[in-house]
Amino acid sequence: MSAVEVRNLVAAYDTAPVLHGVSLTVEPGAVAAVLGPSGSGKSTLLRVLAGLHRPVSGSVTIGDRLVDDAAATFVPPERRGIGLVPQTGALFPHLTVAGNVGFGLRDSGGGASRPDRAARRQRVADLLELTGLAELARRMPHQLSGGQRQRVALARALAPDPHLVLLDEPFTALDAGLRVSLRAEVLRILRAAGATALLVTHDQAEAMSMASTVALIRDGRIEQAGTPVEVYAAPATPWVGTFLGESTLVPATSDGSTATCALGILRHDAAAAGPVRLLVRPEQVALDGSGVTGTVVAVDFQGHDALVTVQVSDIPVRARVPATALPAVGAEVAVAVRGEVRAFA
Ligand SMILES: Nc1ncnc2c1ncn2[C@@H]1O[C@H](COP(=O)(O)OP(=O)(O)OP(=O)(O)O)[C@@H](O)[C@H]1O
Repeated sequence: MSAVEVRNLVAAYDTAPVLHGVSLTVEPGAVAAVLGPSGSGKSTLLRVLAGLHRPVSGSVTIGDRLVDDAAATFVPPERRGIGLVPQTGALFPHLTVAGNVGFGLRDSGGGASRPDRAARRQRVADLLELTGLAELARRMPHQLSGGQRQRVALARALAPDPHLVLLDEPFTALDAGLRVSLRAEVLRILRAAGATALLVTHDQAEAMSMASTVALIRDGRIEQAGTPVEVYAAPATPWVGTFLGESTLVPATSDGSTATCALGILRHDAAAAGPVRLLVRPEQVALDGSGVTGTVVAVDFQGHDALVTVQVSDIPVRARVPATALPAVGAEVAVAVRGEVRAFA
């Protein structure tokens, strides 16, 4: 049994369709991510799961319970056993940290039945411990840092032991360094709590580093779902390939297992013959040996390495090179593609 099963979900605002038949499953105890650009329908999907927006058709099952079938069955948000971690925490400003964490235990809120006072206290204490907030239990939300607020929001979401935790761009309001460290911390907490979670984000690093399954959504459709390695290494469509990470799509003519293009004759993974597009990743491009000649047009220094753009014929191809071996803009370099590339017919 999946923890979450979304089937053929169609959702709209007024008459404008936003989700066009989205299907998705999340296994118990897994962290899954829905990753897509702004306006692709992520928040709408989350709102349907949470029971805040009714779909036009399709169904949502959480745990073993059908919670929405777009017809007679509709379980209201507070009875779905869902814990929500919103973008900015949205803590109750008049409650302490402990008060916020215990809030859902006062309602019939989550998956668990209403615990008694002592059990409630113990649950709050356990969660404060788990999230490293025990020392801050009596603080008010305005006395916390952004990262601390998000941890309180997570502890509050986990308190009623929900069937599913929904994380809605939970790190967006934080600075880059904190985002990275909090990602690892949130993952640790979710695992320790044995929670099933769905993360909605436009940040690919966040999705790829936290989730065991990533579903890529574009214009209200899931283009591909798979492990982070699968979707990066074997993108199902050119859009997935170019949306994830850096890449160049190079037009080529295939004879079956190799294809001829401006970068030479490249090995590829499709059986197709005829016109194809090859997805070339910067880490596959070497500038230190033989190959076709190109001109360096840009060097994007990134500290440990750099992304170098080389113009070969009319194709700007990018190479990731160590920061110790940077070519100058305007230099002529030899460009070689190593290994097999992804091909799209
Ligand atoms: N309340 C609303 N009324 C009408 N249209 C809406 C409403 N909310 C969202 N939309 C539209 O639905 C589409 C999907 O929006 P949604 O917020 O689900 O995307 P998103 O992927 O979450 O975007 P973002 O990452 O920017 O939050 C967009 O075209 C948006 O303009």
